[in-house]
Amino acid sequence: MLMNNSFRALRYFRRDAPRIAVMALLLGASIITNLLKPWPLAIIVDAVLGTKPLPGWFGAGLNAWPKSRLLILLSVATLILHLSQGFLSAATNYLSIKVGLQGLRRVRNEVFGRMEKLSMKFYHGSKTGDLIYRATWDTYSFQTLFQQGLITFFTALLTLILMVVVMCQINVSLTLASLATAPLLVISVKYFGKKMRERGAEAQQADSQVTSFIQQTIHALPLIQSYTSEQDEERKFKSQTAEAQQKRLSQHAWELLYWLAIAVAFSIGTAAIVWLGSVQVINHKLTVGELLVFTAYLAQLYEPLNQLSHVGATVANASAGTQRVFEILDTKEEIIDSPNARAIAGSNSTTRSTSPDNSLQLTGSVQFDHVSFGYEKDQTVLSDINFALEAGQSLAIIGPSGVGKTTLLNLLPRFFDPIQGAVRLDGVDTRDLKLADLRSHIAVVPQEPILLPLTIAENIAYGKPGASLEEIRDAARAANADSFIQKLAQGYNTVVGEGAAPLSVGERQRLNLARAFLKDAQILLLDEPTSALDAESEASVIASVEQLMRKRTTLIVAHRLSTIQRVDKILVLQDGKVTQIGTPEALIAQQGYFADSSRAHR
Ligand SMILES: Nc1ncnc2c1ncn2[C@@H]1O[C@H](COP(=O)(O)OP(=O)(O)OP(=O)(O)O)[C@@H](O)[C@H]1O
Repeated sequence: MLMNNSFRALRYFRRDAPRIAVMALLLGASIITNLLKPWPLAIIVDAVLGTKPLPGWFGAGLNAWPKSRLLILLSVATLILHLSQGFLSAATNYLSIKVGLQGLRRVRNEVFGRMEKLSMKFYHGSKTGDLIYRATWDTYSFQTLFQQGLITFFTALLTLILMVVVMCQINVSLTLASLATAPLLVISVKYFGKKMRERGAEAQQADSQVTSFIQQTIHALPLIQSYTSEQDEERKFKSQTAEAQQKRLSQHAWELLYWLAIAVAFSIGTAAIVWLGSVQVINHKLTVGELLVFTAYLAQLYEPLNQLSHVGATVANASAGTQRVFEILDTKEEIIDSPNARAIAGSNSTTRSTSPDNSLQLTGSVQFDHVSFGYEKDQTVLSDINFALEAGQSLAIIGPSGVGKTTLLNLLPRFFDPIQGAVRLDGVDTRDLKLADLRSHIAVVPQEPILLPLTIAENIAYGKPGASLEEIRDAARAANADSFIQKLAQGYNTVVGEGAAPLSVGERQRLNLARAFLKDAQILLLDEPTSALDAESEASVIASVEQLMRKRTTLIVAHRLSTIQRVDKILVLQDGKVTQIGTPEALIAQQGYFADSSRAHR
């Protein structure tokens, strides 16, 4: 599983293969220059300051050079090696970060695209905070896997191998002595690394609780202030920050112990090499310059060893993150086009379609044919719903709170599909129509008004991009919104949303209505569209709604009977079933929910 996830995650970097190849070349060059770095000093010590001949590969001619000239040459070599290693390492890091970020961008885009397509059912079962975390933070594991997993692993491995090869060339026994402390290092990295990770996870959890607490408090501030419970909340918050502090401190303490353990292993190693190496120098088995190279390598040997011991844990952690992202990417889209889905004439897809002959000329009649539905397997919300509406007719759905009125509306644009039965448009099962076409012929005014962080004009024109300002204003006038929009300093250019223009629920509701008016779809779904409006605004909006309803098939959920005086039919939903259906006049004459609630409202 771990490896599968890792390999699958690395596929997001395949498109950068040419850049990765360049990076590999630069990386190789960087490692080699790094290995060469201590050599000029070693030669200076042995052949310039000391009396040893220059190494054979220098050529006989250079042995005749005055020492001062050799010193300049070797100093320049030191400069070039240090500079080129610095530049090569910077270039490699830049490329590695760039490719890492490209992968991160790709996976984030894919996650967003998938999240947009998943059904409302999925979101009901998932916590929004968790999904946001997965889309923004867990996606970083892809970058981690590439940079700290793949690249670090190969860099460390290659550095280690080359270093050991060069060290063996100089002195095998001293090389073995240098590596003797490696197990100590690996054990301490494993032990302390585990502790660090555990404490790190606890600290992260505590921090995320602090964040949630702040978020919840801001949300519940009106409640907290009205009950004057600020002190209580502050006390709870202080205990949470204290816990977060304690957890972070514990993580840092383990981190310090970890570095201490590495320092101990390094000190033992260095002391052993200084002693053993010096003995070898005294016995003429090693030159002073070579001993210097050894100690320089030893200081660097721990870095790749350290990285290699970490790589497993890094990959495991990142792989857990990618797993959480793949869970979103692998969630099956429940609502999709059937293979032979029919287009609807006049939709965007039909204009693009090559064979529009099969397309449906929608008039707008709606049939619910023995429809049953539940969000969970063993729970039925709607049971055997049966009714038909002719094109242009209007239907009001009434019933107690939580009975399933919104659910019934949501079946038409296929936010969900029925478990049994079928929802039909002009006699065609909605599952056999192209989803985009179906939705483009339906305008929805949801119960909770939804506005995006765009201007008011853009919000109204969301269903009809490119609409003229005059069209937008007409729609706003019909929704009784024009007058309040005009009063805003920026008018139709006012940006709404968090931190922007504060709008009342009633004003938001009117903007949602204006959006539906402008979309001018054949089927109109209104879910308590005027619940937050005062009597005067409601009367004027209802007049517009009624005008709009005249030409369109409309399903309207309403609590207030004033909203539904002029509908063609009323459907009463009780316990998930249709208990009454008929004209308002017929229902008022019958005993039942409608007559009872009409009396109660009078
Ligand atoms: N996405 C969902 N996932 C799971 N259950 C849901 C979902 N949406 C609604 N429900 C449940 O289905 C039932 C019907 O809800 P629905 O919103 O359709 O009722 P309603 O009649 O419109 O209520 P109200 O009049 O209060 O708006 C309720 O018990 C609700 O908790």
